[in-house]
Amino acid sequence: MENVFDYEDIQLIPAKCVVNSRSECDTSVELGGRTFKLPVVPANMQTIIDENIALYLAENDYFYVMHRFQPEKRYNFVKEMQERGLYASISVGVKEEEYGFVEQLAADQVIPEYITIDIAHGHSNAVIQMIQHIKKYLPTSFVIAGNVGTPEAVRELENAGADATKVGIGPGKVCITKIKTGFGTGGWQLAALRWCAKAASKPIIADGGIRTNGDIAKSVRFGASMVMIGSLFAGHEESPGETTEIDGKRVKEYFGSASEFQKGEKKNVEGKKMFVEHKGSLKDTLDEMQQDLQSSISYAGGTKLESIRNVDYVVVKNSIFNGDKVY
Ligand SMILES: NC(=O)C1=CN([C@@H]2O[C@H](COP(=O)(O)OP(=O)(O)OC[C@H]3O[C@@H](n4cnc5c(N)ncnc54)[C@H](OP(=O)(O)O)[C@@H]3O)[C@@H](O)[C@H]2O)C=CC1
Ligand SMILES: Nc1nc2c(ncn2[C@@H]2O[C@H](COP(=O)(O)O)[C@@H](O)[C@H]2O)c(=O)[nH]1
Repeated sequence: MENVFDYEDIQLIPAKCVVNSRSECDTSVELGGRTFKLPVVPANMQTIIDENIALYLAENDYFYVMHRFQPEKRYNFVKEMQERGLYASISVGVKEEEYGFVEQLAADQVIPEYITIDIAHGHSNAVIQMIQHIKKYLPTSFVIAGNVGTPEAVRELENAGADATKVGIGPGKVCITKIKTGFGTGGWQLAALRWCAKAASKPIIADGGIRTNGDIAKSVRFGASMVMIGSLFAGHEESPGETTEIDGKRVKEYFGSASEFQKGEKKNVEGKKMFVEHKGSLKDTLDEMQQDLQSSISYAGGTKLESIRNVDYVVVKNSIFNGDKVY
């Protein structure tokens, strides 16, 4: 792989502005036949999303993916979202019982609009078989499959029937896959996204490694239709994680889906737990993301998200922050 880089190594190059106000820039994106306000989705992790946040996001035209760590709640979750006239977006794994769950949804005609197959190493027969199973029983559900980190994987999952693929093995803030296994896209996630996007014929969701709002625009530039984010969404008033105080500061827990805290045992642990500063309301963060992305579109010289896809860029190896922090 030539040209390896990550988010912090890239700066996008401005083009002539065509708007009089950033508010004229449209950040909306289409995925699976619906239009969402932002190309951003909170990670399907237990300290990032719960039923209340899913409801808020769906009601306000944001994309969401409910996590799969309370499997017994998923059936009613789908029904309740749809009874409110909202779309349902859930996650599944690949273990035996998940096959039965998909069949039960089909038998009862409780059909989620979106299903994400959420496992660590998505380039596998297990995922291919699950894609085919969902497409057989729930052909109208939009299937997102992952996670992967190579063009071969994207092609294979698309060929198996996936409607979108999710790219990112190990770039996450609470991920320790890269350290424990030596594998992944950690440290070159943006280059991996570009590599995968070149092979993709369907939407790609960039997953993990987003540390600033500018990284959302960079993801779009390098081929993402949607960006999945954990750490920037952790620590909100509404976030499900436990709130505590460390050194007089209010903090909230954020743990990996493959951490000991999630699994309840120390087996195949590839995630850790951290505490993030309490951040206030989720709405404020979403509004700020939208404003920053509108600004990105204006710097791209357009009025729509797609204008970011064509901008030039430079590689400025490890230098853009110069020791600066956002706050
Ligand atoms: N994006 C990322 O970089 C990563 C994300 N995660 C997240 O952690 C959660 C748990 O993931 P996961 O452990 O896959 O889910 P599960 O614990 O549900 O495992 C899914 C199945 O895949 C098997 N499996 C898991 N990893 C591998 C592997 N490397 N090779 C072969 N088989 C494997 C498991 O068996 P067995 O356990 O017996 O091997 C199990 O049968 C998910 O939410 C996932 O997204 C985890 C790691 C990396
Ligand atoms: N290797 C692991 N990756 C994990 C784990 N739990 C979640 N994740 C991935 O991280 C992203 C979020 O990344 P962030 O940089 O925005 O915080 C999430 O969507 C998963 O793909 C884990 O335990 N191990």
